[in-house]
Order: sequence, then C-alpha cells, then structure tokens
Amino acid sequence: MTLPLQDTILIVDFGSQVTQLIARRVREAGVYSEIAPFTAAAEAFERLKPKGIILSGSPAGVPDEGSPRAPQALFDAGVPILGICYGQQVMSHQLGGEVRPGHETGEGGEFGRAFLTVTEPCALFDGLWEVGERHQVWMSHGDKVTQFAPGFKIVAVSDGAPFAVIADEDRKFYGTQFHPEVVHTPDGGKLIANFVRHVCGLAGDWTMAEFRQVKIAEIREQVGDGRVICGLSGGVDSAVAAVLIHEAIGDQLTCVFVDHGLMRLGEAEQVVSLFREHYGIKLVHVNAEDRFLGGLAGLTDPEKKRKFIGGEFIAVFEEEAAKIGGADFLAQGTLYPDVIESVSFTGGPSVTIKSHHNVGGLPERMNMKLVEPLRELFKDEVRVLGKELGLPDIFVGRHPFPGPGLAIRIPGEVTKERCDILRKADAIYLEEIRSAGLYDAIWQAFAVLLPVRTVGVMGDHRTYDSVCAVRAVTSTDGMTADIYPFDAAFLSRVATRIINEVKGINRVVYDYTSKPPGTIEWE
Ligand SMILES: Nc1ncnc2c1ncn2[C@@H]1O[C@H](COP(=O)(O)OP(=O)(O)OP(=O)(O)O)[C@@H](O)[C@H]1O
Ligand SMILES: O=c1[nH]c(=O)c2[nH+]cn([C@@H]3O[C@H](COP(=O)(O)O)[C@@H](O)[C@H]3O)c2[nH]1
Ligand SMILES: NC(=O)CC[C@H](N)C(=O)O
Ligand SMILES: [Mg+2]
Repeated sequence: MTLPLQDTILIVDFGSQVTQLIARRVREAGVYSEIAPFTAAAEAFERLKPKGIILSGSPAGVPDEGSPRAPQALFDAGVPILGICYGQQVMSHQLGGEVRPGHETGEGGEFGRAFLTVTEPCALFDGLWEVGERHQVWMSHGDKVTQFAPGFKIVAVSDGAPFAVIADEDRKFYGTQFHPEVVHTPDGGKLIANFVRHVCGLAGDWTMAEFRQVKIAEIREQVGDGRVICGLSGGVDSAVAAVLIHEAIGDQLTCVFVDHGLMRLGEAEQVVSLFREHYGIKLVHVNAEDRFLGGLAGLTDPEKKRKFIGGEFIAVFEEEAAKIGGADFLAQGTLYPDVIESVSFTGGPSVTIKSHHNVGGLPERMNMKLVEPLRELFKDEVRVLGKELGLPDIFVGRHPFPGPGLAIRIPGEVTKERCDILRKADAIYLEEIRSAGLYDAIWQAFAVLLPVRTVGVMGDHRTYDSVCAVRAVTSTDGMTADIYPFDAAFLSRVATRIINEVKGINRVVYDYTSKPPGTIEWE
C-alpha cells in the first residue's frame, strides 16, 4: 500500500517503451504519478482517486483483435484524460470514434520528427502554442484516428495525422497522436505540465521528499520483518538505495561491500567509513582482493575477466548471506535504464556487446526476492533523492564506476602491481579534473593502463614503460556518449603530472572515441 496522496495522476500503461518517461515528465511538473498496467487500472483508479489520467502508447493496434482497452469506468469518472498515441486511438475508439490500421488507409505511418500546425486554441497549449504556429513533435505510429468521437474537435494537424491533437474541452479529454514525453518533442514536457497543472488543477508542489516517504512505506510493506542484504559499491545507485532502505527497516538491512582490490585510490576506506560511521548501517566489508586477483591471474580475454568477476561476486554474496543466517531479500539500486537495457540483454534481438556485471543471477540461486526502490527513476533523479536523504556530494555527484572496477581498465592481464600504477594515474587525472572545476560537466572520466610499452627519455635516461590512456565522456544515460573536449593546456598538465609522478608510465594519450562506435569502458 502506498501513502494516500491528494494529488496523483494515474498513468495507464499499454506497454509503450516510453511509459516511464511520461511519469518522469509528470514528476518534473511537480506532480506525483503512479503507473498501472491497463489490466490493473480500474483497481488503481479506485485506490488512488487520481485527479487526472494519462493513457500511454502501445505496440498493439486498436483495430487488432484482443488489443488492450481502458476500463470504461475511467471515462465515466469525470476526471481529465490525456491519451498519447495508442492512448488517443483507444480513447477515440471506446468513445465512439474510428481508428483504422495503416495498411488499410494505405498512407503508412509517421516515424520520427514531424511538424504540426495549431488550428484551434486548446487548454493544453495555454501560454505555449498559438493558433497558426508550427511545432516540432515526435511521432511513432502506423494506425490513425479517422473519425473522432462525439464531443471532440481537432485542434492541431500534421501532414500524416489530421488528428495530431484532439480535444473535448467540456469533459477535459485530450488526445495527441505524437509523443509529448520524449525529448524530441521539444515542448512536450511543457504540454504535460499544462495537462497536470492547468487542466487537472494540481499545484505542482510534489517533491522528492514525498517520493522518499512513499518508498519507505512500500519497502516496509514488502519486507515485513524479513532480512535484506544489499551489495554496496559506493556508487550512487546502491548508496541511495541502501540509505533509503535503512531508513525504512533499520537493522533488518545488512550491506555487503566487496573490496575486490579493483577499487580506486582510497575508495574502499571512504565507502566503509561513511556508511559505518555516519549512517550506522550494518556493513560487512569483505576483503576479497586475493581471491579476485588470484582468479584473474592469466586471464586476458575481456569477457572471461568479466564472467569470472560476476561469478565471484555471487559467491561472496552467498557466503555473506549464509553467515547472517540467510536473507529473504536482495536489494539492488536498479534504475529505469537498467530495466530497459536488461530487456534486450535477456532474449531480445540485440547482441551482447559485453556482460555487464550485476548480481541478477543471485536471487534465483538463493531463493531471494528483489527490493528495487529506484526502479522507476533516472540517474539524475536518483541524485536528487540522494541529496534529499542527506548523502554528501562526494557520493551523490560521483561518476558511475563499473562493478568489475579497474579490471576492465587494464586490458590484458590484471595484476596488483598494474592496479597500483593505474590507481595513482587515475587519482591524479581526477584531481586535475576537480581542480579545473570540470568534474560535474563530465559524465565519467578515468584512466586506462595499456598493455603496451614504449620508449621514452627522462633525465637523459632511456625509459621503456607503459602507456596510459585518459578518457572523459559526456552522456545522459551511458547508452551513447561523446568525448569531453578538454583544452590542450589541461591535457598536457595531466600528461606531465602522470608521467612525472607515476613510476611505470612514460606516455599519456587521450581517447577521442565517441560511443558508438566505441564503448565507454575499454573492455
Ligand atoms: N564492490 C561491490 N561490492 C558490492 N556490491 C557491488 C560492488 N560493485 C557493484 N556492486 C553491486 O552491483 C550493482 C550494480 O553496480 P552499478 O555500478 O551499476 O551501480 P552503482 O555502483 O550502485 O552505481 P553507479 O552506476 O553510480 O556506479 C550495485 O548497485 C551493487 O549492488
Ligand atoms: O555496473 C556496471 N557493471 C559493468 O560490468 C559495467 N560495464 C560498464 N559499465 C558502465 O556502464 C556504462 C556504459 O559502459 P560501456 O559503454 O562500456 O558499455 C558506463 O558508465 C560504464 O562504466 C558497467 N557498470
Ligand atoms: N506508439 C504507439 O502508441 C503506436 C500505436 C499503434 N501501435 C500505431 O502504430 O499506431
Ligand atoms: Mg558502480
């Protein structure tokens, strides 16, 4: 059960890829929302008593047999409704209009960027779009509404969709053929804000503080008096999840920090002291350097290294759970992009580029249920929640760091000696980035130690040492990335310091590869 909230929007999910983005835009407008699959929408409506309803898109087609419908009660409740794409189509169909499949109209669909023209004023457009203006939107549909339902009128048209936006101002029902929730509809967020605030009359004063309270109530409800273990890496996601869960269930939570010897300089101490001393969270610090480095000896293939590390993580978690008498739940800092990505990881049509470490194999092996309070959030929202929970900036703003740690930044064989060299170079690089005030402008920055030695001359002596590559990228979700354009003076300062201060490195290069074609990590 969630806390009763006065001002809620119900989002009815018909299976769109981007339903969570609708929720995100509603949150950005300062309004709380809950997503319910269409099959559970009637029950959610009763429970939440929402002030507005948004119907999502869908891979299904309204004319297809057995395709989803919204519960009729939603249309009879006197609550404003915004139907997006399939949502528009299904609303039109259920209220007496007509939707025809693309193959029947013979006009094909619209996929991607489109332009619409505003033909009539509409409450959705207030303060934003004027009659006669053209605006960019993002479309993704094959079917289209060919006859709107009684009471509606057309308020915007596009070349491929004469019903680009329809409105019934009396009932406050609106339908858009385009997707306002995606960033490629530049004014989309404002349109959604207009709907939830202006049309539904909500104040827009919802905050992460309330999200925190709702999640705490949910965690208590789910966990009861069970025991939870949480892998704590010091990364933002698991740190925020751990602090939130601890607030909910206190000592029923045990965190396990696996120090695999592949952490950055001083990182292990920092993580352990923050969580033990400042939060009083039960934390098991497993010093597993020997077993990880032992197992990595002789391994050079990137996937073999990753698989070994993933397996070893699971083994450590199993051992630690057994030591505390077993655990009923495994907590993870899974975010929404992880949820989407894992769809293609498991059985989807896409190829595996690399096996990202996660502890997903664990729950089945150990018969545990998952606690994932951040599942619907995006990274920047997790950072806001972290601040709300009082986590210090050094954790909240931290660049992502991969589970396999330095092992995937040392192409070839990983040894303690090479880890130590890399740790020093990486610390200098990040120190320079911080003192130049660039840390927050960069998504992720790190050094890589190459298995290549080159000749140099230092103090009239010949050197024959390793090459270090430095990398920095900007990104919003890690799925695509661009290089950070440092100025030359900055890079030469970094190169000079690393070569002068780190024994074992005599050459520094800058990685100028975007993603794609590169990946962010080197392995
Ligand atoms: N050294 C570690 N010890 C314990 N658990 C770990 C460790 N490294 C990773 N994990 C677990 O694997 C999960 C996935 O790691 P991931 O790097 O995606 O998230 P994160 O470390 O919490 O945040 P960030 O993405 O900011 O680094 C973590 O949430 C954590 O539960
Ligand atoms: O928890 C993680 N376990 C992993 O195995 C892993 N591999 C890559 N990454 C991080 O994911 C983002 C995208 O990385 P790539 O472009 O290298 O695939 C970047 O932020 C990477 O640092 C990982 N995170
Ligand atoms: N994105 C959507 O909601 C698409 C709806 C429907 N499948 C169509 O092609 O028109
Ligand atoms: Mg991490």
